Amino acid sequence: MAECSVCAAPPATVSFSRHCLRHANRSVKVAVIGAGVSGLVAARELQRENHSVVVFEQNDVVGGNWIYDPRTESDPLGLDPNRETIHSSIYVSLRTNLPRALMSFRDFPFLRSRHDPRTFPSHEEVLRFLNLFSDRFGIRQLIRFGTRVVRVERENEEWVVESLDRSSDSVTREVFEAVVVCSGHNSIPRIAEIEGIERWKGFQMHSHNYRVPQPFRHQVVLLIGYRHSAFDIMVDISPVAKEVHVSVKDNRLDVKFENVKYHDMIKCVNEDGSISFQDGSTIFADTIIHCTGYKYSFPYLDTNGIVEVQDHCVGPLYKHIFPPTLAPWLSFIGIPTQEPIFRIAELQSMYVARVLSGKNFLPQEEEMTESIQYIYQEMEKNALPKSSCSLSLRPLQTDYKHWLAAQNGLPPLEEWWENLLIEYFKKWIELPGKYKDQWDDAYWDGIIQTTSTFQIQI
Ligand SMILES: Cc1cc2nc3c(=O)[nH]c(=O)nc-3n(C[C@H](O)[C@H](O)[C@H](O)COP(=O)(O)OP(=O)(O)OC[C@H]3O[C@@H](n4cnc5c(N)ncnc54)[C@H](O)[C@@H]3O)c2cc1C
Repeated sequence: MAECSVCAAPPATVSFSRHCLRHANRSVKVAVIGAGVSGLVAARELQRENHSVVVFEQNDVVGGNWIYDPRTESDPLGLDPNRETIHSSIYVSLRTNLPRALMSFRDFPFLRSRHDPRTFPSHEEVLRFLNLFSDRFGIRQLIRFGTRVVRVERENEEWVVESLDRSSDSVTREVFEAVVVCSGHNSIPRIAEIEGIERWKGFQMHSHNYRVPQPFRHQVVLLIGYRHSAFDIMVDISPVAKEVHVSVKDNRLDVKFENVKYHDMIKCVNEDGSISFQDGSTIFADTIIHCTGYKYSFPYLDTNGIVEVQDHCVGPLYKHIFPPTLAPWLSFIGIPTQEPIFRIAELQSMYVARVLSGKNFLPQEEEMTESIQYIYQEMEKNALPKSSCSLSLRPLQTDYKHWLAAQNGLPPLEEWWENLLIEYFKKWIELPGKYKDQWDDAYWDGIIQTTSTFQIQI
């Protein structure tokens, strides 16, 4: 690859049009993979910066994880590599776990609608909102629906993207200067390791394949995990199941249901098929549901080993976005799992769009690498393993959001936004399951309306 044709900048910073970012013609040909929250907001920001954008989406509609799919996979645990995968992991009863104001975009609020005005609305309401967003900013016309990306590979300093048109079964090869990965990470089940599980004769599944409670009528069900999905499923099935047992890491729960019992972590499955827990209790169960989260997976992406997935860590990524060696031509949006992703994906997308158009400059590769090392060190100081680097932005979450806002020429995130997030975490810990219906709507709506120009009411 040659130097920049204008200023002789080193090849690593030069696109295939032979311009470095400083002298680029400012419009880059970009492939965005996925039309969920991340892909939609990436497309909007890239378009706003006048890039030439193609969004590849395997589904026929926008919304990603928020498109409810009643089908389940042929392997309910999601381990069979040959199964036909289903992208969405949502169930009929799902309501958002975040207040809707935290699922808004900066200039496109998630307003209470007449369909579902609740602070924690149903999944249908989120999908409706994403459709409104797509229409408002003309994003649909950028999307190739029914088109699955099957390979992304670097060849001669450009990206070759191979995509499968699902209706004609034909594969197309195209070249792009930049690729933005927005394919989500809530689809590939992560399973609990259980000693003696090979003796288990009952039914096992992952929450990815949970849709409705009826199949669990009169059953004894064991749920592993206790984050949002496990809690929701427990509430959903306890009215129909005979008993529900929940195995949790930290048994801090005092939410009482007549037929629900909490246990410590599983010790093993015994010879007689019973299941023992570390607290000494033992049960017989009909079904185990693993509510144990998801794996990062980018099966189509070949970076020659530059980007790797290790447990809960996708890296190395500068600011959770750019792999230093391939920056800015490869980027990832929406990677941190446990963060309010709408606003973060929006700020990340603006940053990527501005870097590609030459408005923002990335530091040198070494400096990006040092910045990544600094995050790992801060995590270690806070007893957070490097292998969880993509789970959350802790301990630098506030700095990160402010830094991103500043890169985009924006003021720091509003005070109400930060306070609402803190309140949500507090309530989720104090009142899991109940917090959605014990939320002080009037108080928080009042704070938002009086301290900002942001709207939440219809
Ligand atoms: C049960 C559950 C509850 C949740 N509740 C909340 C909540 O209350 N609030 C919240 O903010 N977040 C919640 N989340 C997180 C949720 O995933 C995010 O809100 C959001 O959907 C992430 O958007 P995304 O675009 O990154 O990924 P996705 O929504 O997963 O979208 C990825 C898109 O990429 C497409 N795609 C994937 N691979 C390919 C390919 N090879 N070629 C073409 N297209 C491809 C998919 O079809 C999909 O449309 C929840 C997640 C789960 C599982």
